[in-house]
Amino acid sequence: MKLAMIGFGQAGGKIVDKFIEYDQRTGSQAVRSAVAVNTAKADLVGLDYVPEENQVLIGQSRVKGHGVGADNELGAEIAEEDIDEVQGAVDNVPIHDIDAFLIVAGMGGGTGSGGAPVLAKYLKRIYTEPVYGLGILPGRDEGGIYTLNAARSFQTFVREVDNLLVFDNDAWRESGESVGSGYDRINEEIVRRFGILFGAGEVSRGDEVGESVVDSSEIINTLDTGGVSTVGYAAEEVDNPSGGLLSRFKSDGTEDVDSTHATNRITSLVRKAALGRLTLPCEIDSAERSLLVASGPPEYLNRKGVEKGRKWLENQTGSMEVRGGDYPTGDAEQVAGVVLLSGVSQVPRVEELQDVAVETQDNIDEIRSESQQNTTDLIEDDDGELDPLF
Ligand SMILES: Nc1nc2c(ncn2[C@@H]2O[C@H](COP(=O)(O)OP(=O)(O)OP(=O)(O)O)[C@@H](O)[C@H]2O)c(=O)[nH]1
Repeated sequence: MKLAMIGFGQAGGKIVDKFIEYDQRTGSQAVRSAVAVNTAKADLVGLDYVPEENQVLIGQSRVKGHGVGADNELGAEIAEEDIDEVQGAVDNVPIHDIDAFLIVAGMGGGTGSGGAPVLAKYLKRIYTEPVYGLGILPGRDEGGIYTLNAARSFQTFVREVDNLLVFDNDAWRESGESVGSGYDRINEEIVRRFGILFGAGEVSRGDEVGESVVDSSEIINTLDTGGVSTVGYAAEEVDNPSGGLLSRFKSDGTEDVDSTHATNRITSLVRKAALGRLTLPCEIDSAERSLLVASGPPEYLNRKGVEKGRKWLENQTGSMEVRGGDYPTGDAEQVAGVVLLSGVSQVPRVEELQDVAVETQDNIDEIRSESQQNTTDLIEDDDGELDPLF
């Protein structure tokens, strides 16, 4: 699937940068164009792969290149005001050559949280290609204001995009990890999952062709539910099979993959992907549509495995709209299963996020009015005998 990726804010820019690196490393050709938008100059300078002419610094007259300090209302205002500057970079995107836009943003901060929904609304008005979002939820330990930002951005972003793919930082943090190295690891996890998903269907000439290759239209149809999506992933090294005979030697001495084993491996990877840790944990039977992708060296992929995986997913989700196929990757050393669950509705994490956000908002309002009163009490003398100078 050919994408124009736009990273909004620091997290968005870093993740898009990582997608480009993944594309170059794996030969996947999903990222046709990449743009990074930010209110903080330093965040743009830190990018290694997004071309400089596609890096856009907005809000210079308001925040002088220093970011919006987690004020997402200001982030949204600046995005509205400077949308023409963003359009200038989007003008470099070869629109005829892309299947969709993907806007990536951390939802807990200010720039991406406020700006990404504004950009989604704008792109949908101008272009006919679908506009998807990849929204990153903050960790629970980041505090109330980040949760409030994320909850408000989530509501708006879902409404403005054709589908919001969600990654929850909280489900992926590990104790004892520094913030920096934590994000590096988490960003790898993000890119691996979505890289396989979006890389599927981009088999170029000369690549190995699988038995039932996923086409980008199948990804688009799956995401056509709108709403919120989550992704599961599981992988296994092919040269170190867990149990059973992976391959047998043919009479000419070359190896031949045991097809029963390959089938079982794919179905078991699909199960592990769907029942393991999702990018946004949810009840999988609340998904409206789903898609599974089996990726790996073509000799380890087969139609039967994908079919069995699809049947299993139909049972688990209670939905007949389960698409599936393979994504052959010539030199990979792993077979992987990726499951996209689209239009999910039972997501306890989002409900919890909203509850904490409402609590935070009430608390902020209460403290603000209390402290206004306290400041007045402090400044004025008890009996109002003193007059200010002017
Ligand atoms: N997965 C991941 N999440 C990140 C990363 N950096 C920040 N985040 C998350 O994204 C949220 C928003 O942070 P930023 O992207 O830094 O904020 P911003 O959009 O640049 O906005 P301001 O800094 O307020 O101007 C944070 O609360 C974190 O949850 C990253 O590299 N990877």
